[in-house]
Amino acid sequence: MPAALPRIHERPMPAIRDNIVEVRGLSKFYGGFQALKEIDLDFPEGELISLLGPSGCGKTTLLKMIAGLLEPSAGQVFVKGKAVTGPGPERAFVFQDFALMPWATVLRNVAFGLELRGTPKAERHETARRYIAEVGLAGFEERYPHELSGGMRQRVGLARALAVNADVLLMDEPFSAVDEQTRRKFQEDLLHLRRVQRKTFIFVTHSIEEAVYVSDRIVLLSRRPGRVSRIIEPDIPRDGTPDEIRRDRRYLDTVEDIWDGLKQFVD
Ligand SMILES: Nc1ncnc2c1ncn2[C@@H]1O[C@H](COP(=O)(O)OP(=O)(O)OP(=O)(O)O)[C@@H](O)[C@H]1O
Repeated sequence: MPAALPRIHERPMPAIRDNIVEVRGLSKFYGGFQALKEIDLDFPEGELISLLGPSGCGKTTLLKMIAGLLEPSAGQVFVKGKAVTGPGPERAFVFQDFALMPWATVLRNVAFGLELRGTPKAERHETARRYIAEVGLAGFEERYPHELSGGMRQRVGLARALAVNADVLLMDEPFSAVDEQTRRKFQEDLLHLRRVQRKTFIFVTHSIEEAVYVSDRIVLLSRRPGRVSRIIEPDIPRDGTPDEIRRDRRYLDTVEDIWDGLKQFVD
């Protein structure tokens, strides 16, 4: 009998993905109060990862420590293998209120990160215009923040983060300040950007539905001190229309499953 052929080609090899951010043994105390306890997490490059958990479990604290805006009490964050000691050009933080400069035009706001880096004006404006168009705001370059809707301001904040060409975008509840319609549109934009730009997105949300809809993986944190309770990789279809996806059994089951897990933290 002929020897059996090696079976190594029968299954596709798993993609080898590098972790762009690694969190090791991270704890945070505010005075005597422990907000986070011994967090270990991997964030693979090019994925969209959401941080979900009960109010006050330390989601923003974790995001800020990854951003280098807040110092851990113990443990470390590594970005591309290097220990984080502060903010760096490979990470961009999109604040909840988008932190736009009210006296500056959309163009200047989007180009601001590049201005801080000393990029020449013509070059930074060209880059800013490209990202303004990418987030659907072409034609609004000379407007001021007060002339824009909440959803549009949100896009300016995102364009600014994209313009500095950071590999990792850290977003603190990017969808919280807008109506449901704008929120859904923005979720589509985010999925599009992830496909086109291959950035890594780490974002905080309060919405289970939103997390399941946009994420490659969801980190569920437990109540204080926040610890990693579960990591979920939603197995939902990505090729249907948004409505079809939201009606899909796997989507609904994943939402239900996470809600079951979170219920224990609700008083
Ligand atoms: N600067 C600070 N000083 C003292 N305590 C703080 C500080 N920042 C946050 N905390 C506390 O640490 C805990 C975690 O806060 P954090 O904002 O990270 O939680 P969160 O999960 O993002 O909350 P939420 O979902 O309500 O936005 C909370 O109990 C909060 O009150």
